[in-house]
Amino acid sequence: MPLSALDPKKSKVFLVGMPGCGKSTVGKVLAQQLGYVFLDLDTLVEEQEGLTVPQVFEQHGQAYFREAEARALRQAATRPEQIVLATGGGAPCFCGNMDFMVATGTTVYLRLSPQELVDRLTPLDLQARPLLRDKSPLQLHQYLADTLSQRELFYRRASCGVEAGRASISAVAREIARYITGASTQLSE
Ligand SMILES: Nc1ncnc2c1ncn2[C@@H]1O[C@H](COP(=O)(O)OP(=O)(O)O)[C@@H](O)[C@H]1O
Ligand SMILES: O=C(O)C1=C[C@@H](OP(=O)(O)O)[C@@H](O)[C@H](O)C1
Ligand SMILES: [Mg+2]
Repeated sequence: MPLSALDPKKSKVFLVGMPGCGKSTVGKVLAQQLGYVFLDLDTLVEEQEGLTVPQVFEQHGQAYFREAEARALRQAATRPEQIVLATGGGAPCFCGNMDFMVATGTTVYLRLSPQELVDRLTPLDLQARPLLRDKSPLQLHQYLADTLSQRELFYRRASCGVEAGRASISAVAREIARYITGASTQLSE
């Protein structure tokens, strides 16, 4: 029996969390493990707008990006397939997106501390993220700590959370897959 027949909300999995927590990387592996289609919200925005994420920020500004992101999210959720969707770090905090995801599917929060994020993000990772680039390590830590304290209110509304700072990519994906398939009822608190 397909999972969606057991619980339709398990057929739409939304990964949320700070930039660098592993939503895109873990999401791809998780989708393979579950046999779901993988979607990355940043990629969907890029396809929709015909621009890269940094270009959308540069040419149109953040407010425009947030509207484009909300449109792409709702569009993706209409797809009939079972999906794992990696959101962008800010997506849950704008345009009622967290309400929408909680109502539509299963939301999973990948938790990392600001220091774990700083240690993990490579120069290439930083360059691809307009809100993180051009910051010194100290400024980056401060920005991530401030932003996490504003965003956590949204992230904590997720159906479940997983500690994603020390486990490998495949181990994080496996833990989430066990929750989605019902093999475990709760993830790490
Ligand atoms: N569990 C993990 N262990 C080690 N490195 C990871 C893990 N998850 C992600 N990464 C690395 O962290 C960086 C950010 O991952 P990414 O999936 O792009 O994050 P997000 O989409 O949440 O911003 C990438 O360099 C990725 O390879
Ligand atoms: O934190 C944010 O506001 C953003 C995170 C990015 O996605 P990742 O979380 O995949 O880095 C991307 O959507 C954009 O650069 C804005
Ligand atoms: Mg990503």
